[in-house]
Amino acid sequence: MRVFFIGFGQAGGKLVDMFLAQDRKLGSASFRGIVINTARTDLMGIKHIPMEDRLLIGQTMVKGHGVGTDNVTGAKVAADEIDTIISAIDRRGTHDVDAFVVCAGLGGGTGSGGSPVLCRHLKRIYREPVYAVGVIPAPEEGRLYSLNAARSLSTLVNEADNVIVFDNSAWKNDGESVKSAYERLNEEIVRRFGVLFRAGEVSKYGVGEMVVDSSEIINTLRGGGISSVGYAISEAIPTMKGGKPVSKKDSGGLLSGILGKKEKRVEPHVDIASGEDKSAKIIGLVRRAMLGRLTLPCDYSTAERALVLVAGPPSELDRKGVEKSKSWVEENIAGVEVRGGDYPVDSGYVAAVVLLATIGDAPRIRELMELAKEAKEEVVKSRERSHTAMFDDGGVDPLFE
Ligand SMILES: Nc1nc2c(ncn2[C@@H]2O[C@H](COP(=O)(O)OP(=O)(O)OP(=O)(O)O)[C@@H](O)[C@H]2O)c(=O)[nH]1
Repeated sequence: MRVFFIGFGQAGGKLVDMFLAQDRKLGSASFRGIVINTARTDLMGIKHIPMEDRLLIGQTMVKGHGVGTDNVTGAKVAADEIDTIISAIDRRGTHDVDAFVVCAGLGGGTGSGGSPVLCRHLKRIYREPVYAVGVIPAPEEGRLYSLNAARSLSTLVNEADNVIVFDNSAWKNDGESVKSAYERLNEEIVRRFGVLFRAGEVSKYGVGEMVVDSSEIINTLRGGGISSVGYAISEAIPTMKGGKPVSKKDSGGLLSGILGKKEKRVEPHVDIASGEDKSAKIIGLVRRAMLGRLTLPCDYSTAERALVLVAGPPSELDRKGVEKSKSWVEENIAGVEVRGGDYPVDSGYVAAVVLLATIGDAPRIRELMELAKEAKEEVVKSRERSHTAMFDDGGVDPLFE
């Protein structure tokens, strides 16, 4: 799938920077994109995107200093400068893209306010679907972040064709601060969505036996609402030659570096790669992807649609395994539409991605809405507690009215 990424705000910008760096590393041209911010320093921190694709907006209003976690201002700036934003996107080339993906941290100001505005305009102008990848804040980041994210997310679900959510709190380790985990969290995001959005693109091995093309991803996401992604990885069985394993070259690409040092979750090796073994391994991987940690923890049984994607060296891909996995996913979600296929890549690993689309229930989203409601009530109360009340009880006249 050819994707046009727009990174809005600091988190969104960093993510798109990583998506494009991954694409370049793979020598692929599936991804292109621009980044937008109201803060000049955040744009300077971007590493892989050329200066002409970094857009500073809101200079008259905030003078390049950011909107300071105020997403109403973020939305206003985006609306005021929407023509400049669309021109920057057009300049980068949109004629051959399959979808737009707007990435943003929903708890801040610029991306939180700007991304729903941008999605609305992209949908009006282009025929291609517009998706959002929205990062929701951990409760410990404070109620203002939750309030921002709740407002942004409830607007985004009406403006984007689908919002794929990543929950910072589900992914940071105990005792770790969200900030110190950013880099690791971003790698997790880019890895999952990199495999998913790349499905169907021609690799060195051609296309898969059961190719997932962009229309299958688009149809899976067609129901709108929010979605979540699961992922699992396993080492590929080494090819045997003269009774000895031939070390498999990992291209340093899509699936490499996936096993974090601390969480090696490699399945035991099976020496003989029979059809049954391959099939069982794929089913096991898909189950782990769906039952393991999702980008947004949710009740998978409430998903309306799903897409199963198995990526790995061609010797590991197995039609029967993918078919059986699809049936298993279908038995476990609310809807009956489960699409799937394989994606051959040059790697020593096999990965399964499960996209759970249009989810009916996610406790974290309910918690976010609850926190936001409390924060809103607090704002109203503090407005009522006027800070000038102590001067109001008469006696002293102001200098002038
Ligand atoms: N996963 C992840 N989350 C991030 C990252 N940077 C910021 N966030 C989260 O995104 C939210 C804040 O959004 P930012 O993108 O920093 O804010 P912004 O859109 O630039 O808006 P302002 O700074 O208010 O102008 C918070 O919930 C942060 O925890 C990152 O690199 N990775």
